[in-house]
Amino acid sequence: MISVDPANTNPHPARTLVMGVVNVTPNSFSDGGMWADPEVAIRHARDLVVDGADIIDVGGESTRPGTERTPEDEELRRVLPVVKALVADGVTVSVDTMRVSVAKAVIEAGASIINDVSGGKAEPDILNVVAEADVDYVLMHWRGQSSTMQSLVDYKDVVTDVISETSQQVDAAIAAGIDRERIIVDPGIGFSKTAEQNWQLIDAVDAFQQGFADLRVLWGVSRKRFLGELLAHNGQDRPALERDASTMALSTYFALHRAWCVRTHEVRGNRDAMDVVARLFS
Ligand SMILES: Nc1nc2ncc(COP(=O)(O)O)nc2c(=O)[nH]1
Repeated sequence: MISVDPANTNPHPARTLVMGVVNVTPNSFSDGGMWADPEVAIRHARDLVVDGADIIDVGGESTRPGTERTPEDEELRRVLPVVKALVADGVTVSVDTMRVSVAKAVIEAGASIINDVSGGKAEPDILNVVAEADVDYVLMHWRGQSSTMQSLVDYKDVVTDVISETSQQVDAAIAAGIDRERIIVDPGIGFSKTAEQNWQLIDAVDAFQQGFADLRVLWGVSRKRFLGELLAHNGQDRPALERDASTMALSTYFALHRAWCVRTHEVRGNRDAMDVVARLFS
């Protein structure tokens, strides 16, 4: 039974925003290689904006579990032309990076948000870079790099522990000088969490958002493996590119629970589904 906790009074817009994902990578888990060419990535990003994306999240390094790191010069080569073109279009650009050098360059190029899946743990100096710039900072719950993260799933209580650990990351960001209102928190679905733990966190959406009642919360579930496992058939997980309907279902759930924003590869269907739910519950 879906119930919306009336105590969930997060200061979020009545209309949950959509962050469209553009991975300029050859190996991201669901769309790896589709947008690896910067010109193709720019065209795709523009299509997502037409489809209703409020923000475009540009990524140059796959965070897929088990993936080797991308060299930072390569990451920058991938994202910079896309960031510049979208900033010139007037698009609100987020860049998915955990690196100081990339963050500096894309902020210089006009990015409005640094989306750091490591929440400042990979390269802590990134907190100082963000603090000195006038950008927002997505601080995601994270326990380790792709190569190790799936072995870091020991929690006493995943909801309590993720809230507590993320709070510690928020405290570090504030200590580095980032204004609280520029911080966006994200529970890091699929990062150092089992499928069951992902579902527990999603089920506790109100508790998580109340744990950060004055902060914006971003949810990223799009096409992730725990959805493929739920929709498995004959022992085969649903393929990543066939998980958009299940992603939309969760986007409407987050919209119902007044999330600030959802991060998704497919935009139009998610936007439509969220708008229908918002109308029903407006
Ligand atoms: N803030 C945030 N950033 C992320 N970046 C990458 C991925 C996983 O890879 P993808 O780019 O293919 O979705 N997931 C997240 C997420 O859940 N939250």
